[in-house]
Amino acid sequence: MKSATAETNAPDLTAAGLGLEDAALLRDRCFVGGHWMEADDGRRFEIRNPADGSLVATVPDLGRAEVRRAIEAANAAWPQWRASTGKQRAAILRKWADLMAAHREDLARLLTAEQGKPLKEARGEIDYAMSFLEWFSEEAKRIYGDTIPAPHGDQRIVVIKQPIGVSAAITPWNFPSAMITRKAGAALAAGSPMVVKPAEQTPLSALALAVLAERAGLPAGLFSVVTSSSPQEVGAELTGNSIVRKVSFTGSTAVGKILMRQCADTVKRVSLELGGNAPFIVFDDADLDAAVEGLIASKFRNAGQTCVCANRIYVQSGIYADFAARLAVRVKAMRVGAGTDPEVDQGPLIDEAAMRKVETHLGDARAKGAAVAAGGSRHALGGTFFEPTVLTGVSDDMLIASEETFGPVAPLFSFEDEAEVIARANATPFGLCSYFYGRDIGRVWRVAEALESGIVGVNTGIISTDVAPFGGIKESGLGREGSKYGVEDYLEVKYICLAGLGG
Ligand SMILES: NC(=O)c1ccc[n+]([C@@H]2O[C@H](COP(=O)([O-])OP(=O)(O)OC[C@H]3O[C@@H](n4cnc5c(N)ncnc54)[C@H](O)[C@@H]3O)[C@@H](O)[C@H]2O)c1
Ligand SMILES: O=C[C@H](O)CS(=O)(=O)O
Repeated sequence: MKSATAETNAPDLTAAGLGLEDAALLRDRCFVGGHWMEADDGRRFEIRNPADGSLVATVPDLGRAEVRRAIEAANAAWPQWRASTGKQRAAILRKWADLMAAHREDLARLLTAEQGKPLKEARGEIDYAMSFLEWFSEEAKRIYGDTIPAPHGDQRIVVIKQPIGVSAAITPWNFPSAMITRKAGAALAAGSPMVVKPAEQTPLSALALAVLAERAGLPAGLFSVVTSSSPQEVGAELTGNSIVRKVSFTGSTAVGKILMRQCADTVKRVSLELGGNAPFIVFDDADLDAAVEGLIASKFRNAGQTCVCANRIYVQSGIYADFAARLAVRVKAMRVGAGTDPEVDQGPLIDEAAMRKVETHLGDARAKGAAVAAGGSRHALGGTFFEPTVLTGVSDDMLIASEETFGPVAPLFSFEDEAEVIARANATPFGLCSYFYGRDIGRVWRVAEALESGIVGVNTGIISTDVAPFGGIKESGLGREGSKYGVEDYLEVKYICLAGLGG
């Protein structure tokens, strides 16, 4: 949280104002080709704290020319990195991870200042972000090929994997650190440089990652961060420049479709981590207290602003009233406030537009018969604080059933049986994550296999980990991040036929 200096009452735009131990982590320059730079025309844009609207920092407002230089610097640095060994890449990624761990508190404070999430969640994100660098430092040493029995005696066939080349990442505001390392760790492990465009709301976490990458000894040009208030302009360069061979995007489905189209002209590889509409199903044999806690963890994490938040909660009719009552008690006890307050469970939403979307969903649901069991209004704190909310009597014709709310609202739907709830859960163009609570082992397998999503959480509300493949199906995306699968998105497969060997 920014503090105004006593004598001038101006915001304290310094690391001290944020309580940082290492002032160098608060950067107000972009990192391009290993240099910290301003925009060519000197333009800058503001970063404001969602908790109170205070000015946190200003950063350069780059355009296509600067982004083009970042791409060209990446291409110039690529040959040396491509020639490095997995072990050499591993050492630098490991060092980067260790530096993140050493600066965890500062990175968390920066993240909370620009994104708003409670510090305890921000610390968790830094750990999560660091885990991807740690994971891919290990994967860098295990990029294996194949040998294939040749069809002719004088031949030998081998398959090798080579880095795809200059890659671009466009990342969202809700996880401003982890969504970057989840991509950059995989790209660099594979031997591919990366140019990152963070969300205009939250560039400071990305710039702090660049500080630590530089300290870790990552050669200049391999990791650049370009900040801009004009994502369309920067995106046009990243998707249109033929040097860029791969674009990885995390954000809304609508923007993902735009970027996918823009990449078609130069046939770029595309990875898309897009929107969700996660069903959260509670069967009548579930541990209800565990299901309540799992729902709280999933629904209200980051004030409901995650792509894998429970968005539709289906409760079997025989336990509906009991579950709703237990949930309402827990939600009413949640504390809302600025993320720097250690007692807070839920911070602010990112902006006024997010507040309006929540209110639109609530107004539509209540007009169609839903009732408020907890919350239901803007918080008394004002600004972009919203009461954690539970709705009952929710029906499939409501906007909240078909659209991602991206806010702290838990709509409870009732259902009768397994076949019905599977059909309703799958009745969406999205397919990122699903959750359900139940203890019958036969039903657990049947439901886990029947749900149309890339990720299924069984008796848990939190599925986020570096070791497992993260990604969606249908209009929730393409490709997988993290896990042993994540590095494949940054590799090309080459088949070599050695002939004329005699024998
Ligand atoms: N699947 C995932 O892993 C995941 C993770 C986080 C967020 N999301 C989704 O993202 C959405 C919310 O995040 P958001 O509001 O930041 O999404 P967004 O799509 O508005 O923005 C994401 C990024 O894209 C950039 N962008 C926006 N329009 C662009 C354009 N025309 N060209 C190039 N870049 C452009 C933004 O500047 C930002 O960096 C939700 O739908 C959420 O589900 C998905
Ligand atoms: O919001 C999207 C993130 O990918 C969620 S998670 O932290 O990876 O689970």
